[in-house]
Amino acid sequence: MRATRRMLPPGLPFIMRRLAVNLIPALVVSLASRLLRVLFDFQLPKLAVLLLEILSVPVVYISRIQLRKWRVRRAAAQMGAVLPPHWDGQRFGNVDLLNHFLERFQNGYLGEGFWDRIDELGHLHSVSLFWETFYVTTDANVVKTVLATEFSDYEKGVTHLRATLCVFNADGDLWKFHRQMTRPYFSRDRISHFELFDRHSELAIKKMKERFRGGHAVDFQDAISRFTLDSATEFLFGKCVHSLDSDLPYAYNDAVAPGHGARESSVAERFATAFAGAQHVVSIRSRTGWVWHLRELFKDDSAEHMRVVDAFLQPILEEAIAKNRAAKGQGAIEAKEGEEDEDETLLDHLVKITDDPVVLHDETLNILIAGRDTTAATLTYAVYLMSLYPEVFKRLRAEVLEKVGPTQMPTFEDIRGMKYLRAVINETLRLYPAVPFNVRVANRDTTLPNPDPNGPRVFIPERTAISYSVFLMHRRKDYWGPDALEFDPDRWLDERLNKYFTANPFIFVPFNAGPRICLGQQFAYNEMSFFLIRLLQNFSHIELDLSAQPPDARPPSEWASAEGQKGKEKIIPKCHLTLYVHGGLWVKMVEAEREV
Ligand code: HEM
Repeated sequence: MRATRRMLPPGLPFIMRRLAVNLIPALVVSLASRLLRVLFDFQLPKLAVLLLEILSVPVVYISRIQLRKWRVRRAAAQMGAVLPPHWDGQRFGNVDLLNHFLERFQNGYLGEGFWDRIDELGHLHSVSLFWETFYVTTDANVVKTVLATEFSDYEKGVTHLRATLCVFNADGDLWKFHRQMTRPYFSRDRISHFELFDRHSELAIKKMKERFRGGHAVDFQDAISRFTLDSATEFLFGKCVHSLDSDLPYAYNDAVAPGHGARESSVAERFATAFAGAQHVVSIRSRTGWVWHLRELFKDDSAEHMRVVDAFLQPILEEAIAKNRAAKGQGAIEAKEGEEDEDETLLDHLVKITDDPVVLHDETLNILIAGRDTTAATLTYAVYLMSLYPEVFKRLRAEVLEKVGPTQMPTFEDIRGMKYLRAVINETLRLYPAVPFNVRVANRDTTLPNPDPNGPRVFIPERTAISYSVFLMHRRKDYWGPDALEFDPDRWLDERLNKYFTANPFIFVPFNAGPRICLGQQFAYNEMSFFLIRLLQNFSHIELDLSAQPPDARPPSEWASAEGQKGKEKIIPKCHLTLYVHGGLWVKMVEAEREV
């Protein structure tokens, strides 16, 4: 069984298609000159034909662009709408903007690049790269329209992303099929998840303690990513990759580090690296418009990463299918279908519905991508923020000890009653949403609300991508008040909650909204709450070890003068599809004294 898709590098067919289309004018010129000769015995000089052939390509190309512009202006006028303000560059094809976006993506603060001219051009404007226009927004009303109220007019639609990573980008019937297949599994809380979280969090905390006892710093991001990988693989497949069994890495400056660095990486580590690599490739693609095809003309940058990911997935899927077939053969499956099986994994649930290897591959990978790095990122940033704000750590720890106690295993009811814990998680998701940037594509000519409530609606042509930034929306002062850039969990508990969030819920969409809202939201809150409770039961103090931070992973000094969280950064926030800390989050923690 193989869930293999394309063999050709993704850039090649795309460029060949474009070439074929763009060479049509030259072919027409050549044909016309022949016809003139055959029908009218009129012979154009060869040099003139050649010149016409060459010139016809850019002339037709430019004419098509102008024609599209004219068509867009006319369609907008017919709908009584306007076009948004436009950001134009200085160079051919706006190559200067492309370079600026890529440079900011590599070296800038999150959100810099694409979003640099929001103050000037407004919260909905357009940019063109090589004559392809896309819209950029940080307006909650626009986001609400795209994700919820006019959901059917937009798709994820980014076929070049789909080329890599299964159906996370599926649309239409394929998306509906996958969602319907998976949703029942998330419909209720399963007790077994808590047992699973408990086993893996215990091991993660034990590993960290061993390191702290030796006086070493721990990369919390790495440790928590192992926790979420082990939890997710067990939850999905019933088979844990045991990434927590391998040694945690040492800091670059740790005396133990050199020998340690020489060890061979485990299957789980290779899987995790490949998984991150594939997502990085996709994020570069999404930032370079159609131009990424040129970069991948002869090589699919994601292929090697996906080979490693697939090598991990295939045997698990094969085994599950075989097990299901054997059970069916024995007539056991019918008896099980209607029953609520508390221990059933997601894969057990899926193989009852289909044994198509491609569908199973896509669905499980989809959920692994959706669920693993998002929760790891949120927990990493929660710990980062608690290190920066010890008073928050102290208050949360007091709630943990009061509501759960120093050693007891947390329950649903405990978590439900912990208001400050929920406030800390929400405030983390506000300032550092795990999916900070996202995109949709209009599937027909339509209009968007104007960010100016008195302005006319804004036209968006069919096939135009609209990038929206949850990250920047979550930091808007006009949405969250003058202290929007500050970390303050109390905003979820005091009068600010009704004033800002309850009055306009679309200003906070870390899990998206509308029909495609995150399926794992409740699972994620449970998992993150559970881990944080266990962490705070075990440690009474957390601090960053900035000396362990790799030198190239320290924030540039000019950030220090910035307002709010940017000015306080001790790490560099980065994102591919999901957020992470560049170079890891190196921390030290003090063990809590246990009352026996
Ligand atoms: C803090 C944790 C999480 C955050 C911030 C988060 C955020 C998101 C976001 C923003 C999307 C929408 C993506 C898009 O359509 O463009 C999404 C979709 C999704 N998430 Fe989550 N997620 C989290 C955890 C999880 C977990 C733990 C699971 C599963 C175990 C999960 C399963 C899914 C699935 C299946 C989808 C696709 C839904 C669809 O397309 O219909 N998520 N998530």
